[in-house]
Amino acid sequence: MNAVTPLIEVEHLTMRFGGLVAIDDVSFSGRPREITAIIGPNGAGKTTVFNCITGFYKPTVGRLTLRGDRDYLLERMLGHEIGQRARVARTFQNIRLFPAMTVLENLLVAQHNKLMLASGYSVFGLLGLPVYRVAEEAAIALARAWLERIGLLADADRPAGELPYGAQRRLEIARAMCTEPRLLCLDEPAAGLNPRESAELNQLLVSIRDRDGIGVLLIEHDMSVVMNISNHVVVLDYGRKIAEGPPAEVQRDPAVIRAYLGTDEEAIGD
Ligand SMILES: Nc1ncnc2c1ncn2[C@@H]1O[C@H](COP(=O)(O)OP(=O)(O)OP(=O)(O)O)[C@@H](O)[C@H]1O
Repeated sequence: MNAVTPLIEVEHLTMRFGGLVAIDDVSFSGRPREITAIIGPNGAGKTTVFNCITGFYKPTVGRLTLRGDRDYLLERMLGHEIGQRARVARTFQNIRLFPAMTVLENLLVAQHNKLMLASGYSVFGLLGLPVYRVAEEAAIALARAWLERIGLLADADRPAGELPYGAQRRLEIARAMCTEPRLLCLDEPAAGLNPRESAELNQLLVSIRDRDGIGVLLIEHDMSVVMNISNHVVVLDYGRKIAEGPPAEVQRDPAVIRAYLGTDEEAIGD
């Protein structure tokens, strides 16, 4: 890697659960406007890395620096501060939309903090003052712009739970983007998608990188996604980093091939 300042820097991250070392002295960085994939066999520690970055777990050891308007030391911050101040957004392996709310409402809930601020924590909102109405209109405009981008504008008023699975996955990513993050962390966004949906996901992630200029950290088992769209790949195995580099290089790395052998060698093919 050359001298571009990283967006997220993970240094000597270690996470222990009792006697189990889930992450063992892992360091890597993700650059701005790039997609950095974290791959590895089941149980390698990928989700644990995300849980440390987003404040779900407090690392046993290590420094996690997010560079924005200033440096945010994530390991010292609470989960809600990491979302609101450092502006790190994430999605989860399992879909976590509000299924009974409409598609549009799901994107408005994501902007709750911004709206609460504009509402003066309800006073301006209750009085219907312009400052709140302007913020509300901007939130709706942002939500509608995202629905258009993910091809769901016509479904704005449908309950989110009625959408096909692939559309729900895209809506989750749009919801995370409505928080206007600096770093977007996606945990297996392609899980359960058919090849057409997976190709649509690739397009969406590339546009988030290239058009919105957002840095993405991506955990993914689907190698067609990883190899096609990532700029940099970090490989974990049993909590350790065993390789990192451009996708084509990592794919040929003997240590990576060994880690995947016994599961399915094809898993790292293209
Ligand atoms: N809260 C926890 N308590 C105890 N052990 C945990 C906890 N969270 C994760 N682990 C363990 O840490 C290890 C790494 O798990 P992790 O979920 O990070 O792997 P992963 O690479 O994301 O796996 P997968 O691809 O299956 O999602 C596993 O052995 C897991 O059982």
